[in-house]
Amino acid sequence: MINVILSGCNGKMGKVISNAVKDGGTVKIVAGFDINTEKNFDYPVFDDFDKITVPANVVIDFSHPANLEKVLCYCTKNNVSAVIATTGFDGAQTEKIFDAAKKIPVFYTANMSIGVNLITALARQAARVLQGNFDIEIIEKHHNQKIDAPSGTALMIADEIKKELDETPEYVYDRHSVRKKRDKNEIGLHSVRGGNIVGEHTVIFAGNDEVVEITHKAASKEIFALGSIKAAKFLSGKSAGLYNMQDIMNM
Ligand SMILES: NC(=O)C1=CN([C@@H]2O[C@H](COP(=O)(O)OP(=O)(O)OC[C@H]3O[C@@H](n4cnc5c(N)ncnc54)[C@H](O)[C@@H]3O)[C@@H](O)[C@H]2O)C=CC1
Ligand SMILES: O=C(O)C1=N[C@H](C(=O)O)C[C@H](O)C1
Repeated sequence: MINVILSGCNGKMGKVISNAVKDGGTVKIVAGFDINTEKNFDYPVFDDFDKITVPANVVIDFSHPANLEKVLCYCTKNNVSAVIATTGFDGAQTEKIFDAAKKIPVFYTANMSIGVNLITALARQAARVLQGNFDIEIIEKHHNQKIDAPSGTALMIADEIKKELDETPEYVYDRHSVRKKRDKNEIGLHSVRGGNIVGEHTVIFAGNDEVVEITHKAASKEIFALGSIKAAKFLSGKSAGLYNMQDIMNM
C-alpha cells in the first residue's frame, strides 16, 4: 500500500484525486493538508504538517506556490517522496525543488497528462526541424478560477522547445505595451481565461505560406489526478532524484 498525504486536498484537484482513490487499490490517502481544514472525505485534514503523525510514503501537492516550503520541509525531514504538481513557482522556488531532489525522490511536472507530455516532445521535434524559418507562439486556455498565467504547461513547453533552438529565445507575454514588429527569436505566450475550460494548449509554428499547429485539449481533471497517482506509484522504491512524465513514458 502507498500511503499518501494530499496537499491542497480541499481544492478542485484535491477533490478529484480523493474521489479517484476512494474505491480502494494500492494507493490510500492517510491525511490531507490544506489551509481550509474542512473534512470532506474519510481522512483527517491538517493545516500544520507537525500535527501529521501517521506514516506516509509520499506527499502529492496540488495547492499553491506559497505552500512549497512546508511540503519540501516535511518531505526531506521525514524522508517522504514528493509529487509536485502545483504551478506558478518563481525561479528560487524551482531551485528549492531541485535541491530537495538531491535528498528525496521528487516527481515534478506542470502537467500530469500523458497527452500533454507527448505534444511537448512533438513540439520539441517540430522546433528542431522548423527553427529559423517559423515563428513560435503558444496559446493556453483555462477556467476562470486559475490564478497563474501563463500556465505552467505553456512555460514547460517553451522551456523544452528552447533546448532545441540555436539562439536563446525571448519569452514575450505582452504585445500591448510595445509598438514594434516581432523579433525572429521570440516565443509568444498567450493566456485565455474563461468558464470551466479544463486546459488547452496549442503550439503554433507559423512560416511562409504554411502553419503547423500542435494542440492538446483536456476534457476532465481526472487525467491529471490519475497521472499524479501514477507518479506516486512510480516513486515507490526510487532513490533520491528528479523525475517527470518522460520517465514514465520511457518505461
Ligand atoms: N501539474 C498538473 O497536472 C496540474 C497542476 N495544477 C495546479 O495545481 C494547483 C491547484 O489547482 P486547483 O486544485 O485547481 O486549485 P484550487 O484553488 O481549487 O485548490 C488549491 C487548494 O490549496 C489550498 N491552499 C491554498 N494556499 C495554500 C497554502 N498556502 N497552504 C496550504 N493549502 C493551500 C486551498 O485552500 C485549496 O483547497 C494549481 O497550481 C494548478 O495550476 C492543476 C491541475 C493539473
Ligand atoms: O490550473 C489548472 O487547472 C491547470 N494547471 C496546469 C498548468 O498551469 O499548466 C495544468 C493543467 O493545464 C490544468
